[in-house]
Amino acid sequence: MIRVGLAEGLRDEDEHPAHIRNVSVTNCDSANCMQAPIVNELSGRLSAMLGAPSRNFESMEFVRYEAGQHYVWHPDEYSWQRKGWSAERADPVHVLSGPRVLTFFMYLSDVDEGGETGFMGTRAGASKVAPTPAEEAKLKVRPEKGKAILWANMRDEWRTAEPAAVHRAFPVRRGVKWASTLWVHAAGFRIPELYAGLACAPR
Ligand SMILES: O=C(O)CCC(=O)C(=O)O
Ligand SMILES: [Fe+2]
Repeated sequence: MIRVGLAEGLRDEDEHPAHIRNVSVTNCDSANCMQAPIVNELSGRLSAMLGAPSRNFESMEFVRYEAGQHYVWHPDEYSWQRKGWSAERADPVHVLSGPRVLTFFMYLSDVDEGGETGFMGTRAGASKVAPTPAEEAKLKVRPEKGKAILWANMRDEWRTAEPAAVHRAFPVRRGVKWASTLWVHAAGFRIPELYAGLACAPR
């Protein structure tokens, strides 16, 4: 279990409104966490497995869901489609690093009841993400400590979002769900030039 940076970093609120996602969240973006041996080991193994450089990895995010907490249907590709490939409209970080082509999701605890990850599993009705009832998940993954899943958010040419990958976290009914997300981008997410450029950009 990665403890580095978690205790001090865990926030009860995140950037999403509570009806979208109401979990505690923290990011492994402090030097303390990013340089932890277990984090290096994990990103090294994942990099070898995927054949993708670890500079394409976003810093890991840790989430904790308590009973009643959930995350509604959403794509992970990060506004790529909605905002488009345009320097004016897209988040600058994601213009350079490209979309989150893959999601590597690890369950860090067992959950007594609920907390499954549900996938749309079909391309039909992709434009109706919000009204799609939760029950329509074609695939449900039960949380289990040590289990990890990997999915593609984009089609093979990586520019088009894959509607079948739209997913949600069902509410935890009993127990606590700890999990971690590692998003893999199409290009380098952590190039120093990127951050230097942002820091120097006129505001
Ligand atoms: O908690 C889950 O099962 C999924 C979480 C998720 O989709 C996300 O953090 O983007
Ligand atoms: Fe997600």
